[in-house]
Amino acid sequence: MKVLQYLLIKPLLTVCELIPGSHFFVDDLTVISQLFETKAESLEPQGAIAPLQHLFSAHAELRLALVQLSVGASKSENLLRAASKVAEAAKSGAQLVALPECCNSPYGNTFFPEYAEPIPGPSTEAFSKAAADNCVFLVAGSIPEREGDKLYNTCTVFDPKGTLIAKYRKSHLFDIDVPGKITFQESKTLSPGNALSTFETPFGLVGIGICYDIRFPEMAQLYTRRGCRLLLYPGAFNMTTGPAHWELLARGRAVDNQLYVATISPARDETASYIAWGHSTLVSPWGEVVSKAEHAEQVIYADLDPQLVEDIRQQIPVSRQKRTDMYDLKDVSSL
Ligand SMILES: NC(=O)CC(=O)C(=O)O
Repeated sequence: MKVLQYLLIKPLLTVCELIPGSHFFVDDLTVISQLFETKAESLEPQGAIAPLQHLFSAHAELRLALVQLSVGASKSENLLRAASKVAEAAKSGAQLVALPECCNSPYGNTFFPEYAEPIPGPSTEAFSKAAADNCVFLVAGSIPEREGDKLYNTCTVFDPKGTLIAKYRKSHLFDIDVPGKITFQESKTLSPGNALSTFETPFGLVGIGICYDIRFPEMAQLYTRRGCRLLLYPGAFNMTTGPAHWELLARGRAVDNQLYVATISPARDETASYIAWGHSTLVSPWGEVVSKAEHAEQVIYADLDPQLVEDIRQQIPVSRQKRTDMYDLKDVSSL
């Protein structure tokens, strides 16, 4: 596979990059190239056709479900509830289902150490089963992860066979101090991750950030450069930052990068020590809110069209107009 990639795809990429107007072809080839890179090693012989199927349906539409889950004190109940919502979404035709930040645990520094577990562990086993039982891609929000003496806020992604295909650790920790409103310091208990994470779907490449990460446009831009058409941000904004910034940031990232952006919140619990804003949202590459929840538990749906991403990128070709002679962004994140 690697040999095929280098013989066929890399030279094409190089040639196309020199031809004005071939930008979108280059994007497609980049995705195909990444597909070879990421999938080649893990393929069983009988699965060798799988990347080619993705290749032929590289522009397939995708039905996305955002699960604004009620999360309580019982980890096992949270996991059961999440699994039942994944099943509900799959029955409604969803191919990719996304859960919120901290979907197996309440959000807060007192909870992270108590609920943390290794990956793989009981929670990711439950996610894997939910993905396989319902034959969907599952972006399992995030859970507190324990590795050695460190804790992380970690998102795991499973393919429709239940295989773990991506893992992302929140890399910008939520340390803020808004006097009289909210003070929070995730870094009291959590360590940051150091790597971006993407996964391939028939719709195209998807990138993951967690909550506070959405405030960093550079990260979204790097994902765009890697070929993403959708960014998913499981996130628990609160009653101060939520009304002010939640939708604005999602729309900003979508317009900046001309891709779909989804934010997935836990449902609001007025009795919790940290009250989530809710309002899980899907924004189009044009910056329009396509679908939005209120604050209660709810599953919202949207049909994503990869052609819309390509059309908007062609109509307003900002990625080709960047003045990299004036400014540039360097991807130094570890892979
Ligand atoms: N949980 C968070 O990271 C919250 C956040 O990012 C915010 O700005 O609010």
